[in-house]
This record gives sequence, C-alpha cells and structure tokens, in this order.
Amino acid sequence: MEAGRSPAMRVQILAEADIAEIPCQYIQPPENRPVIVGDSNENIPAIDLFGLDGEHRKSIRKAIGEACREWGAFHVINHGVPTQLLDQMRSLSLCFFSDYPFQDKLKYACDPSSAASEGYGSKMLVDKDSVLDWRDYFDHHTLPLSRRNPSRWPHYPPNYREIVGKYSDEMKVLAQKLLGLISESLGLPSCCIEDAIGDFYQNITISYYPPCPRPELTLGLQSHSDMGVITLLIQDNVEGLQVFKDSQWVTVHPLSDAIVVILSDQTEIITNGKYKSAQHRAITNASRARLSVATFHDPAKTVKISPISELISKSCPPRYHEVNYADYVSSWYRKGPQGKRNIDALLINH
Ligand SMILES: O=C(O)CCC(=O)C(=O)O
Ligand SMILES: [Fe+2]
Repeated sequence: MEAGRSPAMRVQILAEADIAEIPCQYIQPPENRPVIVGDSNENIPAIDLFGLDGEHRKSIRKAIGEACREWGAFHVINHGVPTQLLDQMRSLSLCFFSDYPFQDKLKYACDPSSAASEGYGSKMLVDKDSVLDWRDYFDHHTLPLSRRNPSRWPHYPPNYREIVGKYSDEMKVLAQKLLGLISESLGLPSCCIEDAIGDFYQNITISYYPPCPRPELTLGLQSHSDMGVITLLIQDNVEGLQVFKDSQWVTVHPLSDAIVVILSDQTEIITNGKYKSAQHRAITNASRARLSVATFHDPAKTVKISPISELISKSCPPRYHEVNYADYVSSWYRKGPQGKRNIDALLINH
C-alpha cells in the first residue's frame, strides 16, 4: 500500500479507515518496538515554582539542578501560565484535528519537500526510507515576530490566532525563567545560557496521535532528543510520552495543568554535558487519540554553539565540538534522530 507515501496522506485518515493491518511503512524494526507494560508509579520529577522570586528560589534551583542531571525532563507546577490558556490551547488544537473536514485541513498543508515547514503535516523526516510515525501535526512559526504570520494558521475557532499568539508569548517568558534557574543551578549568573543563545526562535507543534490498531508495532514519534535549547510541552490526559532513563523507557503520567520541560541538545552542549538532553518518544494506543502541544525554543540558525567558558577548566575540558546551529539542524533532518546520535557525533574523545 502506497498510502503512507502520498504527500496528502495523513495518519488520521488511515486510522479512520478502520483497517485491521497497518501499512508496512509504519512498522518499526523489532528493536525499536515498544514493550507495553502495565501501570508503573514512576514519573519524571514535579517541581513547584511557587515562591520562585522569594524564599523558595534556593530550593527550587536545587531541585531543578537534580532533575536536569538525572532526567533532562521534569514537570513544573505553579509555573505562572494561566490554566485557562493551557485549556484554550488544548481545545483549539483538538478542534482542528477533530472538527475540520479533511479537505479543509489540507488547505493548511505544509510543504512536504522541506523540513520543518509551517502547517499541517505527517511525515517529519526527509529521508525516504525512514519508518513513518503514527502522528499528524500542525507546526506554527511563532518567534521572532518577523516569522509569525497568523494568516497561515487555522481561521477557526475565531480566537485561534489570538490564543496561539498569547500562548507563544507566555511560553517565551517561562522558557526564559527556566533557563535563568538552570544557569543559576550551575553556579552561573541567570543570563548565562540565554546570552549564549541570543534571541529565541520558537515553533509550536501540535501533535495528534490517532488510535492505532497495532500499538505494539508502531511509534507515535520515534526516539529522539529535541535539537534546540528547551521544549515546553502540554498534553491531554492520555499517556504516550516516554523518557529514556537508566536503560529503560519511563512513561510520563500526565499531571493536570502541569507543563513538561524537556532539555534539548544545545543545552547539553552549552553546559558541557553537565546536563543531558532527554531522549524521548511517543507510543500509541488502540483506543484513544492523544494530543500534545510542544513549544520549541531554538537559537537562530547563524548562532555558533559551544560549551560556555565558565564550565571549562583544565580538569574539565570541552566535551563537544563547536557547531553552527544551521549545520546541526540540517544534519538532524538528513540523518534522522535515532535516539541521540546527532549530539553524540559532536562528542570530543579525550
Ligand atoms: O507528543 C509528545 O508527547 C512528544 C512530542 C515531541 O517529543 C516532539 O514533538 O518533539
Ligand atoms: Fe521531542
């Protein structure tokens, strides 16, 4: 079946066709298939940001340092983003995927021949032979403002564009706040990581994972680490996100109104490997669609990233080669993620 290869094909259409067998392009090789296990209580750490600008700053900084060292991912609560805005963002995202007729969705189709183009898509990687993810998405270019063109975003519900704009602004503030804390947790001035990146390039990607008749053979999103600096993610109450820790996949149990923070590859380089980017993936399930909204914060393509000098010494030499962010992105899309192989390729062997 060639359906998976057609530029107009979307996973939601396949899922709604009620097929018993899924097209072979979606079947993962045995070593990548998820092992579906029962309930586990384990979860990524949850950090309460209440009292951040007062007496709790020191203990919050310490908790963030530990979470960054051990997990590269954590929940934040009392993060300052209005709960109502999180709900509005989830509900307009769901509206696009569940209420728009397919032909209307296709009016916003992204350019299938270019990586990370804005709009409605399904296949992320340029490589023709990669296994396909059981996922559709809508990507918005939101910052800097020169990239923000709301006329390319869905026109319905009427407040769609306004909400995405507000959400983008709130996510930027939270990302700055967190990078400040992450810098401080390494004994550095709060502005250190932000100064190394410059102005944020921000994309907001809504991912929609339709129910899959064969969840044991597929992945909603293959194992990867995010290529930028920091990702802030919200999800509905359906499990699916998993983080790789100590050679095991740990399911991130959704915590209502919390935001998932995911450290990305440039932060691993800037911190000279003191903090690791989180390897993560999304699994599917047979009965319920799942929705997530990921907000990526990246450097500009022209920025050169390297370990910051404050974290380098005779006893702690640089562990990563300097990289131009544009080169990092193009190599990521050319080779595909396969876990953390792109950042691992920059490791210096001492
Ligand atoms: O849907 C999710 O939970 C994960 C999304 C993600 O990792 C990504 O878009 O990079
Ligand atoms: Fe990701």
